[in-house]
Amino acid sequence: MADMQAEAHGGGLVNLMVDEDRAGLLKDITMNLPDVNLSERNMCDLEVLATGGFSPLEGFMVRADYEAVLDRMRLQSGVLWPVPICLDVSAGQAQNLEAGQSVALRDPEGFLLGVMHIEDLWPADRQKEAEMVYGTTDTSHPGVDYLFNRSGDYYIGGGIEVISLPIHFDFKQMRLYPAEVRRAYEKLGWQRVVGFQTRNPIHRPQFEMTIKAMRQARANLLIMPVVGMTRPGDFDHFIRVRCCRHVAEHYPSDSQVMTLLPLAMRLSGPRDALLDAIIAKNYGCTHFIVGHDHASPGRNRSGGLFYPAERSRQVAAGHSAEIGVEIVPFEEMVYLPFEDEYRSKDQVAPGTDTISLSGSDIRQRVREGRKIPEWATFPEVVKELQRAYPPPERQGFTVFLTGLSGAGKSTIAKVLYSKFLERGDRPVTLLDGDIVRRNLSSELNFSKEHRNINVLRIGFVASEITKNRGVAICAPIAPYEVTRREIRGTIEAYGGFIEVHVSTPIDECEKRDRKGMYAKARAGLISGFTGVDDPYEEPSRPELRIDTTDLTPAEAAQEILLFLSNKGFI
Ligand SMILES: Nc1ncnc2c1ncn2[C@@H]1O[C@H](COP(=O)(O)OS(=O)(=O)O)[C@@H](OP(=O)(O)O)[C@H]1O
Ligand SMILES: Nc1ncnc2c1ncn2[C@@H]1O[C@H](COP(=O)(O)OP(=O)(O)O)[C@@H](O)[C@H]1O
Repeated sequence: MADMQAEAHGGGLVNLMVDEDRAGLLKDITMNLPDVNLSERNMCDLEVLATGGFSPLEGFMVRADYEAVLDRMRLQSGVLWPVPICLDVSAGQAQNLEAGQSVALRDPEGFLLGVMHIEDLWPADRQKEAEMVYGTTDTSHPGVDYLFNRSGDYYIGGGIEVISLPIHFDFKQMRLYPAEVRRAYEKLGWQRVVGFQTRNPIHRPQFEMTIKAMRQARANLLIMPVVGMTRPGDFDHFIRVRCCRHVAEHYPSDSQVMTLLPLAMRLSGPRDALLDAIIAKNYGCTHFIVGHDHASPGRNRSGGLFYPAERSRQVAAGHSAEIGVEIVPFEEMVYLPFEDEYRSKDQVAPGTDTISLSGSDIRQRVREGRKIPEWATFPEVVKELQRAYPPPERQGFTVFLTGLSGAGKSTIAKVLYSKFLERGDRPVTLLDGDIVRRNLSSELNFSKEHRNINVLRIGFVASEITKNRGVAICAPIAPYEVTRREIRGTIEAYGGFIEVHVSTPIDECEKRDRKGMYAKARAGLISGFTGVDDPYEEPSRPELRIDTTDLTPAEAAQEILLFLSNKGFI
């Protein structure tokens, strides 16, 4: 059973870790239990559940709690709870499970984490969940996208007993759980603690905001960098934690404690703000900072905000008495260049000059190798970010040539390959369609499914090369837009992605017919040939479009080299 300590949300602090004897017993019975392999998000949830960050939850939600949370933002017991914490499984897996049964919870490699006693199994109501939790069904919202495109069709709910927490090898000393953090406060003699949760490196405005909050609340500070899942495109947590560690040095001594929070953010704005305040309560905070656009999912399809920037603050403040955590709200922090100080936007007299750079602005500047002004962040942070994201001339990149067979992809790729070797400043790898099909993908055919697997493999190899600052030149047909978009996402997290649509029209490709494939396709000797009886979806926004009909290979390659030079890569 859950072991309770004092003062957490909805009761005592939950601890779902079992002792050694119970662990031994559970390990024995799991031999005969079906396995459920947890996703990255489930693993994050399990860790927070097990250590009491989600108190009073004692397992993944059952259906009645799920529905109550969607409808009323409460558990069926009446306790305030903003977002579903559910364990999702595929429809196939759900068929082999039933209520009343126990299952072994394992990490993706099969390592045993715990046991769940299933009380409920039900189909996810994606439409309703999206509308109630996120206020939208627009899949450009990362939380909604996860719900519709990555999460399983069914949920299983019930109590869990945890044998082992997910293993982390990084920043071990900085991973404190609620009970440990509370012990640290005791040791330091802290009565009042203001929590600050962040998915960004801490820059000057956030630092100033925490200092103001500490003064205002007469409290010490708990910094919780989120190291579970944050917004796609964020700096990875290694970089963020290194930055936060530097900034921690700037606080008065013994005035802050830092712990890494293994939370999978939902990015639901106001509902996330409530969840975060509840987590802070469970980590023993008396106060919690909710700043401008808290837990923001980014912009929607038309470039607007999903939630008004002040909504999170209002919702959190509206429930602060019930949670038992005082909300310290902040408007956007802006810099006053003449005064050389930071102020919350609502504290600035009309007509005063202000400037600001958001975390996203800074990220963009770093990636483009532009300067970051001194007032915006700390020199150690800039150094850390630039080390992780050197200017384009020291980043890796991928040139991804896509187009019909015979369009000229391989030929251009070969010219580029020689040119890069001639320069000799980065390792270069040529991933031509033919070479890949012979080596990496020899078992694949030309069905839609296999083409996608083939192209994703190329993308994976190219992303590893790009991550390690090399140049990857890829030249597959890659006929499907979604697949190309997926690859772009992976590679852009590490360096440059230059999509080149080699748009030579089919008549010209067919005229060239170097391998005699078009003739065979037209004669019906081969079927499913791209451009003849198989689709090619043209890239909608490639970096370059090159029709080789009236160009030499060297001229075509030159266009790409000029583009790369213009963007600072060479
Ligand atoms: N059905 C069918 N459709 C298209 N292409 C075919 C097919 N069968 C064989 N080939 C030859 O395979 C080369 C394309 O392979 P890719 O790996 O680039 O294709 S894909 O990206 O996986 O769609 C391509 O080579 P390139 O001409 O160099 O592009 C073709 O010659
Ligand atoms: N400007 C050009 N760039 C690339 N290839 C060209 C160009 N002009 C003519 N070609 C010819 O087009 C043919 C098909 O090129 P290839 O690189 O094999 O295409 P793909 O790899 O797209 O199937 C080759 O014979 C190549 O010499």
